[in-house]
Amino acid sequence: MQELEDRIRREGTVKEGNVLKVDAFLNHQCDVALYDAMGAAWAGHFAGRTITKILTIEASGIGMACVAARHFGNVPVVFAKKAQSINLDGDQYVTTVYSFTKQREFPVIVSRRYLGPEDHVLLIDDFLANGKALRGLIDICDHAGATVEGIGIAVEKGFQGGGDQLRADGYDVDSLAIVDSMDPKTGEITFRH
Ligand SMILES: O=P(O)(O)OC[C@H]1O[C@H](OP(=O)(O)OP(=O)(O)O)[C@H](O)[C@@H]1O
Ligand SMILES: O=c1[nH]c(=O)c2nc[nH]c2[nH]1
Repeated sequence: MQELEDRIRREGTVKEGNVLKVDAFLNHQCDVALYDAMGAAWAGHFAGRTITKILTIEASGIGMACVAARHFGNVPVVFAKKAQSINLDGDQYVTTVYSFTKQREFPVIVSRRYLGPEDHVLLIDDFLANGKALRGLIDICDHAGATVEGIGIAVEKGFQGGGDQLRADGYDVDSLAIVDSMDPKTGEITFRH
């Protein structure tokens, strides 16, 4: 998606440790017009698929998943929680995910009330790096007996391999920008096309 690549080039910064900082528009300050264009792009890619629910993971996926849902007939958006809370009651699907930016493991929790075998799920997230977050969401869908129809990602860091492993496993991964390389010294970013 040209618009997203342009924003990454203009406003993104490359940090040591394979970190691309795009928090000016994607995952801290949120450009909702860009989110809307991203939702339209995913809707184009997944046109013809039956999607009954969008599943994402807190925190950064939530905003873009909600805007994307407007392009999928306003299906409900469920976000996996990364901590137990008194607000979470009843039976839950639980798995564990290693967080790329927080560098520790988190429980990932979805109430059984909001995901079941009747669901056809689109997974949405802001970043795909090693694929840990998505593997956790897929694990939860498997436990629920739900069907994963596809995966919509804003920024995939292709050089970290998580996306290609998911594609090799048969998942339809639509990443709107795939970074093939990035250099923290020069700031140079190359995209896969
Ligand atoms: O493919 P992976 O290696 O799993 O990396 C991608 C995940 O990392 C980030 O989440 P993070 O836990 O860092 O926190 P955030 O959503 O709260 O920013 C991002 O939002 C993805 O969910
Ligand atoms: O802002 C972010 N930048 C990244 O490079 C990244 N990788 C996973 N999750 C990420 N979030």
